[in-house]
Order: sequence, then C-alpha cells, then structure tokens
Amino acid sequence: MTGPWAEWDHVLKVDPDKELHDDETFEDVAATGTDALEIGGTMDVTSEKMQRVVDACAAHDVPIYQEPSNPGVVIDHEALDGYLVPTVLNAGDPFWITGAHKEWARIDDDLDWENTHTEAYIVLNPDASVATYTEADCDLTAEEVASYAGVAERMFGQEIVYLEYSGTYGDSETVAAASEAVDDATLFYGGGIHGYESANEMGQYADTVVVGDLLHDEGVDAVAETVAGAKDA
Ligand SMILES: CC(C)=CCC/C(C)=C/CC/C(C)=C/CC/C(C)=C/COP(=O)(O)OP(=O)(O)O
Ligand SMILES: O=P(O)(O)OC[C@@H](O)CO
Ligand SMILES: [Mg+2]
Repeated sequence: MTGPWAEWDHVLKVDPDKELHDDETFEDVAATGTDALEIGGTMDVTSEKMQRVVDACAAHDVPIYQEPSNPGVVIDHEALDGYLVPTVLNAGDPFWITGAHKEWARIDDDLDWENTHTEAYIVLNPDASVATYTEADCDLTAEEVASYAGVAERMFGQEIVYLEYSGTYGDSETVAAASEAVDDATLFYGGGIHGYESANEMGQYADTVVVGDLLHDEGVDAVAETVAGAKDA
C-alpha cells in the first residue's frame, strides 16, 4: 500500500498552540502551494486548539492530517483526511514507541484504523521539546540514523520515515545516508527550513520537506519560497 504522502514534496506543519503571522489567514496558508497540512505540536496542544485549527482549515482545498502528540488530543472531524501518528524509534521511554498507541487503542473504542498511519520518527535535535518529551537518544552517527531508517522500512514495514530536527537545520550527510537506506518508504525531513535554499538542499535527499516554525514566525511568503525549493529539488 502506498499513501498520498508518496506524492508530497512539501508539508506544512501548523502548531495549534501558535498564532499565524500578523493578520494572515488559513486561506493564505492554503495558497502557499504546500501539498498537505499536518496539525500538531509537542507542547500545550489540546483537543480544543486542534478543533479550532481544523475548523479554520476545512474550507480550503489542501489535505489535512492531524499529528497527535498524545491520545488525548485526537479529534474526530469531517475535514480530516487522516491521522499521522508518530512512533519515536530512538525514544528513551517505550511509551513513545508503542505505549501511547496501546493506550489509545484501549481507550478509543471507535478508532479510525483505516485513516490512521504511522510516521517512524528519528528525533535528532536534543534541544527540541520533542527530544526532552520522549527522552530521545539523539547522539547518533549518520550510519546509525541510516540503520534506524532501514529497520523502520524493512523490519517494521513503515511507509514514512521522519528525520526530525525540529527547531534546527540538520546535517545533510545524515539525511543523504538515511535516503540511501530506504527504498519504498517516503523520507520526511523537518527542522530549520527557512527559505528556498534550505528546502532545496534537504529536498535533494528527502522525499518530503516539512516546514513548521517559519509559518508562525515569518509567514506565508517565506513558506511559499520553501515550497518552490522543495518542488525544484
Ligand atoms: C498514540 C498517539 C495518538 C499519540 C502518541 C504519538 C507520539 C508517540 C508522540 C511523541 C512524539 C511527538 C511529541 C510528536 C509531535 C509532533 C512534533 C514533533 C511536533 C514538533 O514539536 P516541536 O516543534 O518540538 O515542539 P513545540 O513547537 O511544541 O515546542
Ligand atoms: O519547526 P521546524 O524547525 O520547521 O520543524 C518542522 C517539523 O519537523 C517540526 O516537527
Ligand atoms: Mg515547533
């Protein structure tokens, strides 16, 4: 099975705990040309904030996926195309590998399995809140990251492998090594993308470039530059 992400060059991650830049709207967000919106963040996300953002995105013609950081923020919304649920391969606490997922399956008796997909995260910026939250071991060589990526695809059947440098620009040699290690899986790269050049560079190795903070900090014109960079790669 191959999902729609196989066609994505660019994903825009909207943090429900952060405001859009200036007076920008979700119509402006949709007009950036991104291939999909992922709604999620690590800290201070609630189901109410999730609901508000999905409501605001619903009228626009871009696929919308929720990326929950814990089972308590998952919402059911007709505008959602599905759920992209992280599993953190290098988490220090197994709760973030399979434990939260087990709890979700236990408490949700109407889980939408058909539209639920996993993202095999490898968290690589030790200063990001996601690294602290999951107690991730970020002290990995490029070879180890590539090995995790291969294991994700070959042993655990993961369709999305996500190199997560949230908040900082990553090491392109590491991304290149991970890219070599996967065959059919879609490689996501996220972290510190801030313009055409950085999106274009990481887009040479990753299948899909994820942009987050730039939307909230600089706005849609800057994001549109990253869409161009990812698409030209
Ligand atoms: C089983 C369910 C439904 C949920 C658990 C899913 C897991 C394992 C989550 C752990 C990893 C995680 C917190 C992912 C959230 C997505 C993410 C990394 C967002 C970016 O966060 P940051 O940019 O680091 O955080 P802030 O911007 O909020 O500081
Ligand atoms: O916020 P940035 O650094 O762009 O990172 C994007 C995304 O990978 C965060 O989960
Ligand atoms: Mg962030």
